[in-house]
Amino acid sequence: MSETSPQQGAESICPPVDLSGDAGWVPFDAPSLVGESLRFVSGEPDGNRFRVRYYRDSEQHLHARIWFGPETEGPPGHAHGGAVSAVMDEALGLAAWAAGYPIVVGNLNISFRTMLPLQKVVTVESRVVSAQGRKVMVHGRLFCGDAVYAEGECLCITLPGR
Ligand SMILES: CCCCCCCCCCCCCC(=O)SCCNC(=O)CCNC(=O)[C@H](O)C(C)(C)COP(=O)(O)OP(=O)(O)OC[C@H]1O[C@@H](n2cnc3c(N)ncnc32)[C@H](O)[C@@H]1OP(=O)(O)O
Repeated sequence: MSETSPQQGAESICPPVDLSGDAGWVPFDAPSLVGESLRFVSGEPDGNRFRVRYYRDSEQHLHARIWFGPETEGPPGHAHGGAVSAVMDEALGLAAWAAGYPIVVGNLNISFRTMLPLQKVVTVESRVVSAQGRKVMVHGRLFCGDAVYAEGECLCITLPGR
């Protein structure tokens, strides 16, 4: 008969990471705007999946500082494309909300430019580039220094009555 140690299978939690913003960025409280529903990406701020903090700059553009933990793995040692897409979906959709548009994402086009190593802190920057009728277009990129890991174009559709 095999014995199971209480430690077996237990995940060790990765050490804290620095998600502080750039000079002039102000922390952005997403739940106070959209509620507590964004748990898929933002729900475990000390866990081993994503760790995220949102900021706005002096021009009110939304930025996310994000750590991709070991549980986002796709290709060995690198982030899963779905993990990158989930982050872009949340960050670019939230950028539209932060700009005053109550939306859901209708279409999201991601280009994966370079494989993203795990346990790296990266930034998503975003811009609302147009708003016509119910269509709000947001562009963004996920990068660290000169390395661009992904670029996204996000068509958001405003929700009637909100
Ligand atoms: C309810 C939740 C609230 C709280 C949210 C919390 C925070 C969220 C924070 C964000 C982070 C999380 C983000 C997430 O994860 S959001 C979650 C993922 N997204 C969804 O689940 C959205 C599912 N889709 C829908 O609900 C509907 O299809 C929507 C609402 C998008 C449109 O259906 P609706 O019946 O209302 O509108 P319409 O069909 O008359 O279209 C209107 C116009 O839009 C154009 N169009 C539409 N779709 C597309 C498309 N794919 N490509 C190109 N164009 C498109 C269409 O041609 C038309 O244009 P025009 O003919 O007028 O020129």
